[in-house]
Amino acid sequence: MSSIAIPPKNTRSRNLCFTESQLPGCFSVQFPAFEDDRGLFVKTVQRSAFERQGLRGDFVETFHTVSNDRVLRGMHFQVPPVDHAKLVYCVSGAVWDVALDLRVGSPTFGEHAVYELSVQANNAVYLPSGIAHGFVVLNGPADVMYHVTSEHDPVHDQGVLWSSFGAPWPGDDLIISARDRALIPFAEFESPFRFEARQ
Ligand SMILES: Cc1cn([C@H]2C[C@H](O)[C@@H](COP(=O)(O)OP(=O)(O)O[C@H]3O[C@@H](C)C(=O)[C@@H](O)[C@H]3O)O2)c(=O)[nH]c1=O
Repeated sequence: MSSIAIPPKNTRSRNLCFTESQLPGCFSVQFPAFEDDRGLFVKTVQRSAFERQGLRGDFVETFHTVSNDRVLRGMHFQVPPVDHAKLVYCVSGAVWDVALDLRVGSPTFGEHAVYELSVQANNAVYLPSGIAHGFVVLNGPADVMYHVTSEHDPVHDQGVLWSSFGAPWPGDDLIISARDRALIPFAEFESPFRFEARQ
C-alpha cells in the first residue's frame, strides 16, 4: 500500500515526477504545480515526459466522473485488442484509488496497490494495460479525470468484483452501480493479460 506526501507548492520540480509502486509498471505521478496571486497552474500530461520514463504518453481519449461521498467505482479495464494504459487524477475532492494486477506471470499477479489521490496533492496514478482500476471517494464530490491510450469499446470494457481480491476498502454503506455489483470475482476471471518485464 502506498500513499503520497503532499509537497509544498512552488518548491517541487518543474517536471512531472514518476515513482514506481510495488506493482511493476504502475507509477505514482507528481504534477508540477505553481501557485500565485491568481491561483494555481498544474501540468498533468506531457507526452515526452511519459516516454522518457518508458511509459505510454499517447493518450487518445479523456473523460471525467463526478462522485459523491461513499461512491465506489470499479474494478475496470479494457481487454485486448483494445486494452489501454490509464492516467487518473482528481480535480476536486479525494479518492482512495486501487490497482489490481491481472497480468499472468507478473511477480505481483493478484496483488493490489492503493494510492491516495487528491486535488490538494496534485498527484496521479499511471496504470499500464493489465491492471484493473477502481476507487472509493474519501472526500466528495470527487471529480476524477482519466486519460487513456485507446478509445472506449463497450464490448471489451470489463471488470472484476471490487470485494473479491482482499482490498480493505474504507467506509460503510458504499454506493455501487448495479453493473459493478454484478461483476465476476477475481478468482473466476480468466485473464488475457500477460506480464512483460520492462527493459
Ligand atoms: C468508461 C466509459 C463509459 N461510457 C458510458 C457507458 C455507460 O453508459 C456510462 C457510465 O459508464 P460506467 O458505469 O462504466 O462508468 P464508470 O463506472 O465511472 O467507469 C469508469 O470507472 C473507473 C473505475 C475507471 O477506471 C474508468 O476507466 C471507467 O471504467 O458511460 C462511455 O461512453 N465511454 C467510456 O469511456
